[in-house]
Parts: sequence; structure tokens; C-alpha cells
Amino acid sequence: MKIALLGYGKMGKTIEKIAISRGHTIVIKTNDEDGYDITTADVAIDFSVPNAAFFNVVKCFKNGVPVISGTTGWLDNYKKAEALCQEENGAFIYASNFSLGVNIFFELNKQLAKMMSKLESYKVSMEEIHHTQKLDAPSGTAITLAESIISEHNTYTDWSLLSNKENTIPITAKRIEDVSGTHAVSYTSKTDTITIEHEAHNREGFALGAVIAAEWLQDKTGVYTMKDVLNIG
Ligand SMILES: NC(=O)C1=CN([C@@H]2O[C@H](COP(=O)(O)OP(=O)(O)OC[C@H]3O[C@@H](n4cnc5c(N)ncnc54)[C@H](O)[C@@H]3O)[C@@H](O)[C@H]2O)C=CC1
Ligand SMILES: O=C(O)C1=N[C@H](C(=O)O)C[C@H](O)C1
Repeated sequence: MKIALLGYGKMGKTIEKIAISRGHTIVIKTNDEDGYDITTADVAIDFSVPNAAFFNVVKCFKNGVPVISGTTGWLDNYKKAEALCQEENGAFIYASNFSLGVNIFFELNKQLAKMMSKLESYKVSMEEIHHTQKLDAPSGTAITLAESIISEHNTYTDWSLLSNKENTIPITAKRIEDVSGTHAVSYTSKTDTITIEHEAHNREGFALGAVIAAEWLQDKTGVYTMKDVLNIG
């Protein structure tokens, strides 16, 4: 597959290594919104910055290039992107987290939220830890986890950074040098705490998931999720 890397930072470079090891060719690697011909690629992988992702994915839809986006912090425009993809008959997968481990963790989180919904004595809280260069907070993964809790648990209707409000999931976002990404969901009562946690040891799991998603998407049209790709849950 000929791959365009839209965003050639920490993730773009890790994806390049994994894509080459799986027999693919990188035909575009860019940190700009223009200056390249996207139609030379079979598929594009966007790991850029929050204010560039929407433009990048729409360019792919308009040029008939299937696109994967892992960029977080641009969800306000996600619905618009989804609609434009359908309109242009494009192919699109967004995931806040492409790693197999986190996608299993997403399913565990849903199951746990369903069980805990019956137990009023436990209050939920979440923590995410990332490296100090991260632009957005809370992380996209933390938002996905919180949205699943909201849909599975009767008590919660919203999430917020460090909130004590009723019916709101409090999320703590910590920034510590060199942390690839740690997410924990805890349920605490007066007598105990139940915690589920996922810790990424490096960026290779995210990158491998993104390349597998690109391989899966290249000959399709439509909007999909990692659940479709991994066939789990
Ligand atoms: N979904 C997932 O599994 C994961 C998502 N991420 C997300 O991916 C994004 C990138 O992460 P990193 O590579 O760690 O960041 P990074 O800062 O190392 O790389 C981002 C790159 O995008 C470039 N860029 C700026 N404007 C651009 C434009 N208009 N078009 C293309 N590129 C542009 C920057 O120059 C930079 O090189 C972040 O939003 C992060 O949260 C990171 C890891 C996993
Ligand atoms: O910026 C990162 O590094 C990461 N971002 C994603 C997120 O916001 O959830 C995924 C992963 O945790 C690493």
C-alpha cells in the first residue's frame, strides 16, 4: 500500500517504521496542510494537531483517498466530517486510541459501568497521564471512556476536568515527561476502590493499530470504528 502520513511527528515516525516492516511504502510525509498530491496515496493516516485534522480528512474525502485519523482534540467537528465522508462517498476511521489493548479496555470499561450502575455506594473517577508535549486535555481516550460510562451507567450525564458536581465524572489529567499514555477508571465506596487501568509502554501499539486499520479500510467506503476492524466486543 502507498501511504500518506499527514503529520510526521512522534506518531508519524512510529507509524512509518511499522508500515515499512509490513511491506508498505510511504509516499507522502508532511507537517503541512498543502504542498503534496494526496492522490498519489492509496490511503492516508492523519496523526497531526487538533486544528489541522478536520482539513486533512476532508481533503482525503474530496480526493477519494481512504483516511484514518488518530488526532485527538477536534471532536467538535467529528459529526461534520462523518457527514462529509458520506456525501463524498469516502472512507474514514477515527479512533481516540488505535491500540488493541485500549480497545479491549474500552469493552471492559463498558461492562464494568453496566455492573456498577446498580451500586449507588460507589462513585466513579478517572485519571489520565501523558507526556508534557500533549496539546489536549483530557485525552481523547479519557473522553471515549467517560462517554461509555455515561451511556452504560444510570447516574452520570456528563464528564469534567476535576469536578465535584453531582452526576458528573471527574477526570484528572496529569502531564509527566515521557509517559506514552496511562488511563485508569476507579469506583470508590466508603470501604474499597475498584480500579481498571491501561498503561501504554511505548507508541508501537497505537501505530500498529493505525496501520492495521489502514490495511482494512483501503478498499472500502463508509465510516467505521476500530470495533469493526478488530471484531471485538
Ligand atoms: N488515536 C491514537 O491511538 C493516538 C492518538 N494520538 C494523537 O495523535 C496526534 C499526534 O500525536 P504526536 O505524533 O504525539 O504529536 P506530535 O506533536 O509529535 O506530531 C504532530 C505533527 O503534526 C504536525 N502538523 C502541524 N500542522 C499540520 C498540518 N496542517 N498537517 C499535517 N501535520 C501537521 C506537527 O508539525 C507535528 O510534527 C495528537 O492529537 C495525539 O493526541 C497520539 C497517539 C495515539
Ligand atoms: O497524545 C498522545 O500521546 C496520546 N493521545 C491519545 C489520546 O488523547 O487519548 C491516545 C494515547 O493515549 C496517546
